[in-house]
Amino acid sequence: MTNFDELTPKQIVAELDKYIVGQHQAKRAVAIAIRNRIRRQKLPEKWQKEVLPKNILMIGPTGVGKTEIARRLAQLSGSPFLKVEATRFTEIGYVGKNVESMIRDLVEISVNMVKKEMMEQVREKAEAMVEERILDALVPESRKPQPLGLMGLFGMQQQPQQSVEERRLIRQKREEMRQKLRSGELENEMIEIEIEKEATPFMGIVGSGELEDLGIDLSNMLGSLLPKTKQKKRLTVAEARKVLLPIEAEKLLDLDKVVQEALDRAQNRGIIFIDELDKIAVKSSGSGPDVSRQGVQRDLLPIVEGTTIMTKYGPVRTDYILFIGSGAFHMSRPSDLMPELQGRFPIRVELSPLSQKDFVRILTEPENAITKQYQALLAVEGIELIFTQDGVEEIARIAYDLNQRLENIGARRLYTVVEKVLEDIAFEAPDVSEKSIVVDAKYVKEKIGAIAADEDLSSYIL
Ligand SMILES: Nc1ncnc2c1ncn2[C@@H]1O[C@H](COP(=O)(O)OP(=O)(O)OP(=O)(O)O)[C@@H](O)[C@H]1O
Repeated sequence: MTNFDELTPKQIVAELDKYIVGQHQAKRAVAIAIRNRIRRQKLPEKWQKEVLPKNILMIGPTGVGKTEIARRLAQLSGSPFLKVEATRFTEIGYVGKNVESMIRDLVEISVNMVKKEMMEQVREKAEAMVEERILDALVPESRKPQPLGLMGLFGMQQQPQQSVEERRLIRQKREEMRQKLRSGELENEMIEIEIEKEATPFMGIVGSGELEDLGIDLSNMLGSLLPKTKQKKRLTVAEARKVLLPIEAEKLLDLDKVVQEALDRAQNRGIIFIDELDKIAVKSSGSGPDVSRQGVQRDLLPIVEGTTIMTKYGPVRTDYILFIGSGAFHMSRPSDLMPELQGRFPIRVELSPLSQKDFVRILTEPENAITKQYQALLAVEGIELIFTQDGVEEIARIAYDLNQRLENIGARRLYTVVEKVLEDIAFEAPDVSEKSIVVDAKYVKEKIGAIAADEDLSSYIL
């Protein structure tokens, strides 16, 4: 992939077009916002302080691509991404999740992301270490008697004293085993391995969430003090490989470097998607839930303005994190938000409801389109799944119609409809003799026409 920082807004939109149908205005807005963030980071310090971060407010009904645009953008830019619901938070000082926890969650996501990448970089080395550990289990080299392994099978007995000759034999056996291991002959062989487990006995007793909200990480503090326990496990070679790989890879990581990179990435590239912002946008009536929603807005303000939050990995500045607020704003308006908060979400984009034509495109065009997903799944069984144009149109028509009659859940409706249309095929696939199955309008009607027509039934099934 080209370096994301060099992609122009136009190129970013073109990338997003591969996955999301329509919603051009929203794609443009996020592309500009990301580009501006990169521009702002390159400014002299004096200017960096003057240029305010420009967060986005996405306004539109449910299931039309708001989250999907943000998520794809994050993927494209290698950004840690977090989706939260504004309604889940309570004011700081009250029981519940407070707003600052979103920054800690973002950092956690960032740490996992960086860890995964770095583990991938040391994969080859880790695989070699795993091979040694499996060989240790298959052909123990030490004098410690090993009850399991394939020693017995190969007629080898362990003696209290190993002669030079015996050691040579063991080495030879080990190399023979290595070859067999590499050729995949031993994948189902049972072996016993020892796995180190960190002891964290206090978790679950103490409410770790609340402590973490204070930036205190008990499990980390205790984890390093408590002895590591070892657990023996009997597994097949194939299973052992899966279990041991992350353990060995993690041993090769420089954890300080992981944390440094993760903090940097969360601070400079992080994207936080705050859904249901409309639900906390209320002009205060001066009592009850309204006051609490206003409290959440007040807590949110410094975070989107730029502040420092303590996390268990260290302090995190929120200045460059991109916040994308989202909501339908049916019952409230963006102007119902606190004025200061309105000012922090200056880029407003409206996403349009999806038409029946959009549904046809969503079913077929994106790189990960639902029809393509099913085709790939059935190809595994050697079956070619063919959707005719009228088949796709019929699915779109039914989904669109259901949205009008029941509740409008946008493109999400397509998933349930397609799932039901293909249920029988998915079930019978392994047993059918024909190698290609055609899904046309007739087939779609046959499968779900009756359900779709029955209001009561479809509200449960589709
Ligand atoms: N315009 C679109 N193009 C392609 N797929 C779409 C589009 N809109 C929605 N989808 C698909 O529908 C699903 C739901 O969309 P998404 O999560 O973006 O909803 P949303 O607009 O964020 O709604 P909510 O506010 O309820 O979360 C996703 O799986 C997404 O892939």
